[in-house]
Amino acid sequence: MTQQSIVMVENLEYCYPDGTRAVNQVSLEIFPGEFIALIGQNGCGKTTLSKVLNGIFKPTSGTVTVDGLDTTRPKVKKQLVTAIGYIFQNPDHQLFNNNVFDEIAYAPRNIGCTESEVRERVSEAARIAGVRPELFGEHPFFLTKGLRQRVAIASILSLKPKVIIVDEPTTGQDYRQSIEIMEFLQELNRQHGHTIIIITHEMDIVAQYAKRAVVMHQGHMLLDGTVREVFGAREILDQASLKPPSLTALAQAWQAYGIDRGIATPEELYRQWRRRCGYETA
Ligand SMILES: Nc1ncnc2c1ncn2[C@@H]1O[C@H](COP(=O)(O)OP(=O)(O)OP(=O)(O)O)[C@@H](O)[C@H]1O
Repeated sequence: MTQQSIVMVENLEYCYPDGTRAVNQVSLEIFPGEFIALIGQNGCGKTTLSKVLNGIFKPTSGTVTVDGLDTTRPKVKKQLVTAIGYIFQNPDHQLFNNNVFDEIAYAPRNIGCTESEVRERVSEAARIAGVRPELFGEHPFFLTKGLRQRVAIASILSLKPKVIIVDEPTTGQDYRQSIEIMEFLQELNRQHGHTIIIITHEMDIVAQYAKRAVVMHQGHMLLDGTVREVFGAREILDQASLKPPSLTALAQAWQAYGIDRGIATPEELYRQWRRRCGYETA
């Protein structure tokens, strides 16, 4: 039996009012439970594409279906917010309530949940996102950036969207915070079954966490494949002005020794060297 996609994009085109064609002839199918990275140079159309997926922008032409909902149809907005959520790069673009509880409760109230359901959703979303109940009365702007990001995530999780788009999850974070947020997204993906789409410039993050990568260039989709396939496609990465992670570049330098050019993680490289040296057979 073939699996039903959760996001289906067909011949999508998006033009801004000034005529800039930011997304051009993009077709894409995403399946439940995937962890995908949208990658490409600044201005290649990643954010625009994700805003169209999320229904913030309507396609100029083509179609976008999310969890069976045609995003171009009027009156789907309420259902769409429970199908797909968008977490902004800067949490401060998302937070506007006077306390953490109201922030996380805002969206469930907006879709008409009863107050007891709102409380339930807030406590569950806060627990998953690591926002302690002691913070519920605090003003979001007095929290650290890491905590504000968690509140922003909780305010999306309270809608229980099947697909979550996270714009630049690690930008402006130090190494420890980046790992923390990525591990958290991985947990949402693996333990809670959310389909995750990240937009990122950090190829090491893609190598470590994503399973599939979509390369964009000047509004077009240049390549869609497993992270290994994408990192192995040096010419396409060059065209998109992307550099593979240093580990992949190292593996490519060792291609003459039988090392695969798409290596994305230290574990894969270690296994290939062991095989190459005859310690492993399969
Ligand atoms: N409001 C707007 N009006 C007109 N053009 C816009 C607008 N927003 C973005 N663009 C243009 O659309 C194109 C795609 O921009 P977009 O922000 O989607 O790219 P991106 O890949 O997300 O870039 P970044 O990595 O810098 O966030 C760019 O040429 C950009 O200048």
